[in-house]
Amino acid sequence: MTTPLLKLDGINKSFGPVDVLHDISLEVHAGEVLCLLGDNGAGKSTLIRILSGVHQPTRGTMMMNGQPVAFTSPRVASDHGISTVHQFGGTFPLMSIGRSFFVGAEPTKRFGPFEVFDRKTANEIAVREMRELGITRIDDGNRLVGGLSGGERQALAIARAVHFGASVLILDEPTAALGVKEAAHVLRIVLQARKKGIAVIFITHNVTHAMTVGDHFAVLIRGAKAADFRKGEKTREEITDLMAGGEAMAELEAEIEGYMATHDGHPPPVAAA
Ligand SMILES: Nc1ncnc2c1ncn2[C@@H]1O[C@H](COP(=O)(O)OP(=O)(O)OP(=O)(O)O)[C@@H](O)[C@H]1O
Repeated sequence: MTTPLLKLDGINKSFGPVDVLHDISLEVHAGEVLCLLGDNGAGKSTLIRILSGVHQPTRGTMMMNGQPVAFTSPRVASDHGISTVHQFGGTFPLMSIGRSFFVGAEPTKRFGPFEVFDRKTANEIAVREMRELGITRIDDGNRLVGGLSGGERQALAIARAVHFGASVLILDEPTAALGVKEAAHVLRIVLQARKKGIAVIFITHNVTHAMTVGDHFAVLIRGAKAADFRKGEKTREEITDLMAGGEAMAELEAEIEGYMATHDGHPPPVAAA
């Protein structure tokens, strides 16, 4: 087996007295999609923040390509090729596609004695990189980001990460706010990124979306890793059961059974259930 591109070993995170993550060990290889599944409050955002250098773990180690790393700031994580794309793409609605693609790293050209933003080059590169990921409807980098669909915004943010050399792409609920077609588009882009050899960490609640693109899955429940398995090792029902929905239903069933056992087999009145 090759060395994982990114490996977490026994990561714990506490905020004061509150323990949020417990002994999380995970690994992701280049050209692989790791799906991180978990219900609200499972600890996904906290883990993303640790991976992207916003928070430091309380305990545990991280390695990249077999070497220990400490992401002491978002800048350090980014210098290691970690790139995080948030649900709405994190782009700026009033900026053009080209400008938003290069924000903070604008290409320039000389205009007399001045260095000015090279809009034409920025637009060309942005449109080309989106096309590379299969977004062919956009041919004008002057268009405002605010006019793009949710899926196109995700595509723009992913294309940007790929262009600037991401080796680990963290996608935080990229399909959560999208319709079926748009989500399918984004899932296709995830597979394109994987094909380019990027290690993708795909965070989602959606088991169907995870199963469409995932090679490897981890389920977080209340800050702990409840399961870790590879594609084909579990059915959709088993995964759904593992997630909080299944857990909540099991708790409810146990409660109802407990009530019936002590009430002559009668189910609880609605308010007690
Ligand atoms: N700074 C903090 N201080 C104390 N508790 C925190 C802090 N940040 C997160 N938590 C707690 O840690 C738990 C996990 O939160 P987190 O936001 O990581 O979950 P999540 O899986 O991303 O949920 P969601 O899908 O709702 O965003 C929650 O119970 C939350 O209240």
